[in-house]
Amino acid sequence: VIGAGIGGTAAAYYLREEFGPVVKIDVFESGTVGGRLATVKMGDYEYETGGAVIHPLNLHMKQFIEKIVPSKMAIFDGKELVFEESDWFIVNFIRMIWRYGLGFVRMQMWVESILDKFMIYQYQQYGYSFSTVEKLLHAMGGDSFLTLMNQTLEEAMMGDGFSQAFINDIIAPITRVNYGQSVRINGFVAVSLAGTDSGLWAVDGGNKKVCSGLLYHSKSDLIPAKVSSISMKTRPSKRYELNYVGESGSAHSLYDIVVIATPLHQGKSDITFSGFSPPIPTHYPGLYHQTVATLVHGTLNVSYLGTAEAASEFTVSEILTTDSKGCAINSLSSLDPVHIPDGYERPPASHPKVWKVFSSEPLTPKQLQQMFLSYDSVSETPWLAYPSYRPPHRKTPPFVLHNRLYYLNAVEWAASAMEMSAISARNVALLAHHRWHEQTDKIDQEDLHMRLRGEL
Ligand SMILES: Cc1cc2nc3c(=O)[nH]c(=O)nc-3n(C[C@H](O)[C@H](O)[C@H](O)COP(=O)(O)OP(=O)(O)OC[C@H]3O[C@@H](n4cnc5c(N)ncnc54)[C@H](O)[C@@H]3O)c2cc1C
Ligand SMILES: CC(C)=CCC/C(C)=C/CC/C(C)=C/CSC[C@H](N)C(=O)O
Repeated sequence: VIGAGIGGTAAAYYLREEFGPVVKIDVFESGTVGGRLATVKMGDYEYETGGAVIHPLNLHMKQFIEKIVPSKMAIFDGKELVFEESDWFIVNFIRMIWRYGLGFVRMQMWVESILDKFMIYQYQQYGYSFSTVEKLLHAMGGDSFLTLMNQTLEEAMMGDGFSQAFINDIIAPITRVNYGQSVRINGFVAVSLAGTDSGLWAVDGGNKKVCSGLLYHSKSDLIPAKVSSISMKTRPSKRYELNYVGESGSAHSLYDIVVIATPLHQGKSDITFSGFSPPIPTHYPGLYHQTVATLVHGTLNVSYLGTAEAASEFTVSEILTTDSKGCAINSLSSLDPVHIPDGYERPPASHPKVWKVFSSEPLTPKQLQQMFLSYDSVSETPWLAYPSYRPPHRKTPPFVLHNRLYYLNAVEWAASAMEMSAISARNVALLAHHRWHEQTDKIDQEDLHMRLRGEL
């Protein structure tokens, strides 16, 4: 397995489940275990800088974890707060109905209707697997999921009767915080709207702990090295040779099955392939979008948000932004440490605390000075975070690159989230197992919904 993020470590875990205790599994990692799940230390505590929230219906992730984070949200248009959530559910409800009719309730039902189609868990439980992202999506949601891949989220929602005002005011701020992009991302990314539900989860101690836990339970060997190339060897038997560079220099090893669990895109990894026909490219078309996560320990300048509220009364923890020209940031959120000490209460904005800013470009000192009255530490992580979604969707790279060479991150072109990598990891492990044992009846089956109705 190449890559020890959530995808690679979950793949190692599911491969062990499928192939049993005898096979040897190596996991190569050129950076740190966790990949895009990472924390930084500020003062005495650690905070998430990458993948942060998990939805309770993310059944694979939930199987690996424990705990919950409540928050209160506002929307900023670059000049002022155009919406602020109240502590009172009924107040929020009336404000939403006043402005958008039943738009908000319908949005939740719309997202739920997509999540309801996530039959993939049952299919995987019964051992079914898919060789392409399109086949996996089709098995889950039929033609409607494939249609979502070919239209923008804006088109999909307008088609389903949502108003332009609702899309601009509510949906755009969500796509900006989640993917740093506008509502012109692909429609399937609608699953990420669930990332604003209440009752989200995160892992005590940091989400990256899931990765080290999975590695441990997979009983695989972690090799801290960067894989530079993969070539096909035919003698003495058909195997893949991995060339890699670690602390003690270059080396190579032979494997029967290889799972690539890192994006094969410009700037993400530079693995070259030789001896394959048709050839496998080092980089697939499409770019990864930059999101800079800046964590600041300081006192927020609430007047930057155009609010007259006293900082001591300002308890909003999640500020989203509209897609307006004047807005240099995608979001601003008050962070809790990854381990919440007993008796912890989130401080109001008048106290120095840790804030996370998502932006496409690094923040300038001037911008920081405008946003904060004072600050004493800043940590900046520039992520090549997720695909730059530009529908209509080009063909997604396949899960099967060659006979026994698999590519897990193809799934990110449908939507990038921890759960999507975990779903893909299980799919690839099942696929690898069935193809090894030539059990074609568990691959790319159509109409599973109907066929399994009796069994489920
Ligand atoms: C700022 C940010 C916020 C996010 N928020 C959320 C969220 O709240 N909820 C959510 O569900 N998702 C979120 N995501 C998305 C989520 O983090 C990713 O979809 C997920 O972590 C991807 O995991 P992965 O294992 O597939 O890839 P990665 O985590 O990228 O893992 C790939 C690993 O491969 C290693 N690697 C690369 N090349 C090589 C090589 N040649 N040899 C060896 N190793 C190599 C890398 O070092 C890396 O560790 C967020 C992402 C970002 C960046
Ligand atoms: C895959 C399914 C069914 C659901 C995923 C829902 C989910 C948790 C989406 C989040 C996606 C994402 C990339 C969020 C980034 S921002 C998250 C958070 N608000 C933050 O500020 O870090």
